[in-house]
Amino acid sequence: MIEVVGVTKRYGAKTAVDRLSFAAKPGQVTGFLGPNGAGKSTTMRMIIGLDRPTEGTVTVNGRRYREHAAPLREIGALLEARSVHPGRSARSHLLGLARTHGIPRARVDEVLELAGLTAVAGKRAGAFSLGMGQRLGIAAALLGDPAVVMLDEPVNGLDPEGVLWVRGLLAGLAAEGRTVLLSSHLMAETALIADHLVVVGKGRLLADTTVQDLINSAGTGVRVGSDESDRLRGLLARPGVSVASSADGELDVTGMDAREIGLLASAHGVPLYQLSTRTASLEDAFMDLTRDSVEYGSVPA
Ligand SMILES: Nc1ncnc2c1ncn2[C@@H]1O[C@H](COP(=O)(O)OP(=O)(O)OP(=O)(O)O)[C@@H](O)[C@H]1O
Repeated sequence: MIEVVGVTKRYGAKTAVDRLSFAAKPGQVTGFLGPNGAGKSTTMRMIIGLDRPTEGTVTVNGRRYREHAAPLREIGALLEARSVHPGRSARSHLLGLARTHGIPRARVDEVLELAGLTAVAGKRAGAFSLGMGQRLGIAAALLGDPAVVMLDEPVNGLDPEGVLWVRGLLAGLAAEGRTVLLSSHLMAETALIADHLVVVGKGRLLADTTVQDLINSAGTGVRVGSDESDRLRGLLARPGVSVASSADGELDVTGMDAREIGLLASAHGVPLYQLSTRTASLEDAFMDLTRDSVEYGSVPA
């Protein structure tokens, strides 16, 4: 279990994390989402004691990171900037880590196998592709057989087979009852892996929810096209129904489903050329949620 309680992190005048609270629970994959600069990496650094909160507390399995006697056995982490000596082989890198924690040699071979790196275990890590480097980072995170696994952008640089491998691996870790936290700025990708979502923007909590609830909260609507849209608009003017015009003159209706609208139009002889239910995609839901907290948004054309 990871618990972040009332955490603020300031760097001089910059507030990177702002009164943030959430928990990542055992048996679940929790997706930690937010646009660039939202404070995800800062929060993850505080979870593993690389940074101290200005205010608030962060605990892993009930204790601060530095209070654990063998932290690698409590939480395994892959952070983006993790460095591996380029001249060392994957195996010697992992053996070095294992030695500092009294982890048996056999476990190094196990995680090499798990990460699909056995065949290249003797190669210099400096010659690794980005994807192989990610696999090595994940292998290192799993070395101590930790109850909590935290990965910053784990699918970054992985090919489709690698992405599937990460998905399966994380689902398996959660099914074993472990706590899994992964960060991303890709909502759709995260929704395929995560059970629960924590969304942040400008350091603040924007949502702490399940994937399904987030889609539902973004709402669904019906797009209706008619050459007699003014008449249709009049017919739709009733309590609980809202009608907006789309850029190309069609109507976006909420509060009535497609069938009800079709029957109403038909009963009044209003011809329709389009009637379609629009389910907000996850990316739409994410954009809606984070619109006001994107630091470096692109200017619309
Ligand atoms: N050491 C630091 N000194 C000053 N500002 C910092 C420092 N570390 C992070 N920040 C600022 O804090 C904010 C949050 O950064 P952070 O890297 O945690 O965001 P992020 O959500 O991980 O973003 P990304 O998705 O781009 O990795 C940013 O505005 C960043 O510039």
